[in-house]
Amino acid sequence: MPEQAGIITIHQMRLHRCEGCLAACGRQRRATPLSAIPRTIPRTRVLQRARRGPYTQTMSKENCLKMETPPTPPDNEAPPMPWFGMDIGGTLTKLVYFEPRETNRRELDKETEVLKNIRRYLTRNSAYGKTGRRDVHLQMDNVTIRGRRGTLHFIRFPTSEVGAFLQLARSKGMADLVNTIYATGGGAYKFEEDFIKEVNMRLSKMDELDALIAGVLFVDCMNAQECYYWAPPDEQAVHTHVTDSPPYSEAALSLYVRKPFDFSSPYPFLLVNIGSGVSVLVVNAPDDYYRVSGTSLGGGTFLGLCCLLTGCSSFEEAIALAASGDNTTVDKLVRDIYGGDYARFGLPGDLVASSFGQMCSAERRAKVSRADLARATVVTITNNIGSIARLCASNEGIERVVFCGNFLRVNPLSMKLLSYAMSYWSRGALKALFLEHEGYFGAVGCLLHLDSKVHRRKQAEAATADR
Ligand SMILES: Nc1ncnc2c1ncn2[C@@H]1O[C@H](COP(=O)(O)OP(=O)(O)O)[C@@H](O)[C@H]1O
Ligand SMILES: CC(C)(COP(=O)(O)O)[C@@H](O)C(=O)NCCC(=O)O
Repeated sequence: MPEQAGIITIHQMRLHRCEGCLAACGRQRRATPLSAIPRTIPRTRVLQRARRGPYTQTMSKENCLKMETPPTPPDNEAPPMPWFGMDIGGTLTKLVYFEPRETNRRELDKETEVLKNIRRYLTRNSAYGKTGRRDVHLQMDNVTIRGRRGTLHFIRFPTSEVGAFLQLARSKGMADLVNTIYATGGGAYKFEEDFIKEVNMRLSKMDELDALIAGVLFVDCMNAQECYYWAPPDEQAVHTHVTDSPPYSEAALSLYVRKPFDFSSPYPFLLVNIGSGVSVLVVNAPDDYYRVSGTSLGGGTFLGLCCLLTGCSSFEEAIALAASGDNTTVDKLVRDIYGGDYARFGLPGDLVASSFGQMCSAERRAKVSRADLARATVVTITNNIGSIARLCASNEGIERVVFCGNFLRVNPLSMKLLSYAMSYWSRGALKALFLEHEGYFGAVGCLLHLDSKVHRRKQAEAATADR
């Protein structure tokens, strides 16, 4: 996969002038060498993890010890149900709802028809109106928050529909029960007044990157199968580019298999959140991280360009088109320029030299299919994110690169391309990791706010102020 330094945005980084020139530049010039990561987890450990129920707690893990989620007895000062965490992002709003497993006597006495109706409405449907969806396959049972056991439900709708959500909240009587929602994402600021005006709900705001990290660590700790990677059939062949078919072809990528990854000793890791735009974070500990880079070429760019180029009207349609396309009719490959490999600098002929480079020819434009354009768009955006992530990781001396965000939803093509890119360009030193709950971590992090010291401190402050 080619480096595309021309369109990357790197902050606070020492850039190597000749990134990608693996053969010519020699050791001193290359990105910081990384020690080999332990690529094989002991088999027994993998099996132990796999045998556990999908969402059983693994409280002994390092992450969990550092988080505030011990299985404490139910606490009477907890906020009244229902409990939500909300992430109002640039494209999608994510709502995580905690459904308690048991309702205590105090709550039973107080439980209103409204509360029961809300629970039934949220948990018995998987579609809400035209655009709201519950990701039933992501549901997490047996989760403990603030001493309460229950189920997490994962719901999303387009942020453009926040108005419709507020109307629904009003019609379901939610506004009478909930006066504060824990919210993150840019929309928590942008729509704050609408929440007050429309449904008289206050938004208790949490920073989106704080929430993201808290959510990742919590969900990984609760779900033994959360973290995984895509393994090529022959890892050695990937590092040396000795494959039978071009790395971007469906034939080559279809051989990748999903495998669990033990993320119990995660630090340090690079977290690459691919939402509308992209944020890259270096995470050293649960409360020690910084944003090292970002790019405006993210999931929103992919969808926007795809709609423009192919006339498609949804993310799902764009991804389905891309799955059946061939980017080599759109992109200019190294062999289109060299007639073969550019061996001196280690660039195989079938790597993309110039994304969309063939589209300056009217003749080629006339022949290209919508599917090819969609695939070239995915490959372009993914390669660029892969390049930025790799540069950040090597600059920071980090081996594990965790990708999340809804751009990866139903998008194995990008995950496999990122896996290939990380591995190939680092000669196997970098590992691309993925998380099952892709875009929901910010909302989960917000929900955990209920559980945090910050929340208790805020409550205490509010009580003092009232006196
Ligand atoms: N159903 C969908 N509708 C729109 N975009 C989607 C959908 N599913 C996945 N996506 C992708 O996810 C991106 C948004 O990711 P997300 O992590 O939710 O970010 P944000 O918080 O910025 O909304 C979109 O730009 C698009 O690429
Ligand atoms: C501004 C954002 C943090 C908003 O998050 P998002 O809704 O995209 O998940 C993100 O879009 C971003 O980091 N954009 C890239 C900005 C840049 O570094 O160029």
